[in-house]
Amino acid sequence: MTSSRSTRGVVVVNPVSGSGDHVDTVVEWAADRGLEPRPTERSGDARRIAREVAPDVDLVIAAGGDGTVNEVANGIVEATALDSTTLGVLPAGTGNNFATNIGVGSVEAAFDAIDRDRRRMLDLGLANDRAFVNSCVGGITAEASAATSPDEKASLGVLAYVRNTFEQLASYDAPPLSVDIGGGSADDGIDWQGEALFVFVGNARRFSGTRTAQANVEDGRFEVIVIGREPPSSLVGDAALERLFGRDDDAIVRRRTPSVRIACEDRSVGYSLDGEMLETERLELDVGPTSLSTIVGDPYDPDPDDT
Ligand SMILES: Nc1ncnc2c1ncn2[C@@H]1O[C@H](COP(=O)(O)OP(=O)(O)OP(=O)(O)O)[C@@H](O)[C@H]1O
Repeated sequence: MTSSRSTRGVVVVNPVSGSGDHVDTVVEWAADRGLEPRPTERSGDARRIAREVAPDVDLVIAAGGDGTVNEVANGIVEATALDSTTLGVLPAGTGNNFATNIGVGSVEAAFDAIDRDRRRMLDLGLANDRAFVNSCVGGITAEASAATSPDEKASLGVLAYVRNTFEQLASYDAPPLSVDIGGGSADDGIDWQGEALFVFVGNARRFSGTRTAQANVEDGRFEVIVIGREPPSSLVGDAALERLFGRDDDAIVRRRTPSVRIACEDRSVGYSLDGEMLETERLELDVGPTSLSTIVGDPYDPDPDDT
């Protein structure tokens, strides 16, 4: 070892994520490896702890769900430690979307991945002044996510989000959005305007296609899908959805792009960044100039389109 820095790591443990029964296992595992466990006490702690420790450690591990991972990633960004600190993920939340997308589908898989130490430089999403790793979702899905209580999540898991999305569809007041995807005047750019039911911006997460939920998270581009208020009636059934996601339509656009600008002139719109809410009239989304070093699991495929 050349320096003590390369051997030190911190595990930020969210004790209330998921079913909350991971704490003892994670703390014991961390102690066995000389990693320092740091439990959070309230919302925002994971970000603060990561910001404080990132300049001094090689590895910060988020033990929790997508919200905890998002906080730790933001802490590393705020510490300006992207070039020296790696993110690890121990999936101990409800959805664990990001962890699944990087091939660590369980706590045991994460233990194994961290021991193997396979590091990849992953794209980091920036939304105004906040970072996200998995996705930014606007519209009805974001509001359904915000309306999902911890109790519902505990009893229903991800199904709680699905149920709340359907419950809100009829009464949803779709915001009038202007969405500039990839620079409207660029060759493949488009300036979409309309009442939007859903805006999906995937970084590690893919929203279309059934082959894989993992997007290419090393290509410097988001996958963006906007679905307007009045999707055509042909949008019934999975096959029709698949077909439509492959091309543009008045009500659906899909692009891969490093930049998106979303504006709503008359109100704030709620967006879910990795499950954490952001309310804003204007949202600027960019793939960050610096990647996030991340420990990935065995099943992680850098190019899922090439299989
Ligand atoms: N000690 C704490 N007490 C209360 N809330 C906390 C504490 N530590 C973190 N939090 C908050 O807990 C919330 C939920 O955490 P997280 O998103 O990691 O888990 P989850 O919702 O179960 O999983 P997922 O997002 O993967 O579905 C986050 O908003 C986080 O800020």
